[in-house]
Amino acid sequence: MDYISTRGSAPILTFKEALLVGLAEDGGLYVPQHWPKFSAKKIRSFRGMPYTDVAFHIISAFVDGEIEDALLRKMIDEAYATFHHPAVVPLVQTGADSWVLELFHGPTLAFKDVAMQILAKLMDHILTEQGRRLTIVGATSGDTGGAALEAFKDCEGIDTFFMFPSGKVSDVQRRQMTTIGAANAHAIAIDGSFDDCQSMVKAMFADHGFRDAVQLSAVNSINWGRVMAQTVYYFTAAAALGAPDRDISFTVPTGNFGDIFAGYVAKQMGLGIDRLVIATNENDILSRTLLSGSYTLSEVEVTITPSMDIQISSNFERLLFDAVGRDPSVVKNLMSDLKNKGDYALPESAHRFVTELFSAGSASQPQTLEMMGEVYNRSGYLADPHTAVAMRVAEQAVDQTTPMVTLATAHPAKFPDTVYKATGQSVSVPDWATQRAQNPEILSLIENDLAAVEAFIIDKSRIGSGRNAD
Ligand SMILES: Cc1ncc(COP(=O)(O)O)c(C=O)c1O
Ligand SMILES: N[C@@H](CCOP(=O)(O)O)C(=O)O
Repeated sequence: MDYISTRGSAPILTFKEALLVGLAEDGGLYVPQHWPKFSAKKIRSFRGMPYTDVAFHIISAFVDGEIEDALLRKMIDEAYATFHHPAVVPLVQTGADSWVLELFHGPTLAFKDVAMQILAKLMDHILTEQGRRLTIVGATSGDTGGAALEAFKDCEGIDTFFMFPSGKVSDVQRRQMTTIGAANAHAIAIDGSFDDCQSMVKAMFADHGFRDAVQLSAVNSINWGRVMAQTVYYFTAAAALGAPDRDISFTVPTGNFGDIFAGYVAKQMGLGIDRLVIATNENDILSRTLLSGSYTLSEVEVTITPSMDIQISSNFERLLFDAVGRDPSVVKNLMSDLKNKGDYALPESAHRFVTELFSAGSASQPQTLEMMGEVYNRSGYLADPHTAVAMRVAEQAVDQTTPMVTLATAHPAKFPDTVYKATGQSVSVPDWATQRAQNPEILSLIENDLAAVEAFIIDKSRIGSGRNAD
């Protein structure tokens, strides 16, 4: 299968190439040239099937023969053996028509592990096969960084750098990035917001000298491999609840739009999804966009759900591409409006396209705390604040006819202070999760300046500095 850029002027790539580049050289995001389609019979066969088998069916539809089946199966089995639940992503019933899909049983206790564990194996394999090395640079508002530094820590040919907004992630999140103790893992605290970090990653791709000097790659959800792997759990959850014989709705706590976009992909592949509900905190740019048809940036507000404190939702560009009939010139113009004016207006037909499937709602911080308390008092369930944002929005979106699945994206132990405030309950990191209490924290504090961060990466990366590189 070929992969094309949403902005139309980057080379068309194979699966392996798209995975290694991360971001297209025209600034766009790679998507498959067409969506693979699954029959109702195939989706029905997923009922009761182990997670890894479903993952194989879905991932191999995108790999399209570029990796031998037996090897791909082995990588998938190994990736999900790191999860601490036999179902990998268990579904928990929380009401008559409501379920929570727990995506946080991986090594760093967030849904990012689901994609990052397999992505690291795929990238490591492709690089070894090609005798190449590369440097991953990423931006994190808290969870992606820990999951990536953990997943790639044993990859001989990869150095990984993650920037996070200094002082704006939880202690557990920060420690997951700073105590890895691997020579190839680098945590960088930036005096700025997540959006500043993400913009620097994109600017590094546009700086061709730097990109080539370090062999730059990305594993944020701008990398197609992330979205692909996140598509799997929409299928497993829906099949467990009766798909394809009834439709299911999902509510997703949303920031960079990667997780919910994976639901859109599942729908394009044939899964019966009724609504995809975007849940946001005070940084409600996506809710406003759905309502008004205009994507308008505002200041980022720091909240108790730091992983969603985002204004520039990268993957919305992938949806936009489909919404404008896959015309890359329209996407290019809208993205340049966003960069130059801080907003863009969705064409009317694109707005209609988006609202036909997606709804949106937001929960304020007091509402989120209230929801956490209510859920705990009702059922003894401890939800992390991001999950609680979505549970609150889901409550308003659920109807009597369609089961509603809320994605639980982080373990409550990642946000113990907020959990305590909302429920009076102490929650600690489970023994099996990545904990390195004995390791000292290693991080570099760098100013919010592209040249300064690039200089740091050149110096520390094996390729950029010329140390141990081929
Ligand atoms: C716990 C948690 N929930 C939700 C989100 C938002 O997911 P996405 O960025 O894919 O929209 C994130 C960050 O990505 C997160 O870490
Ligand atoms: N909330 C994320 C932000 C980055 O999202 P990604 O899915 O694009 O990597 C985080 O926790 O870092």
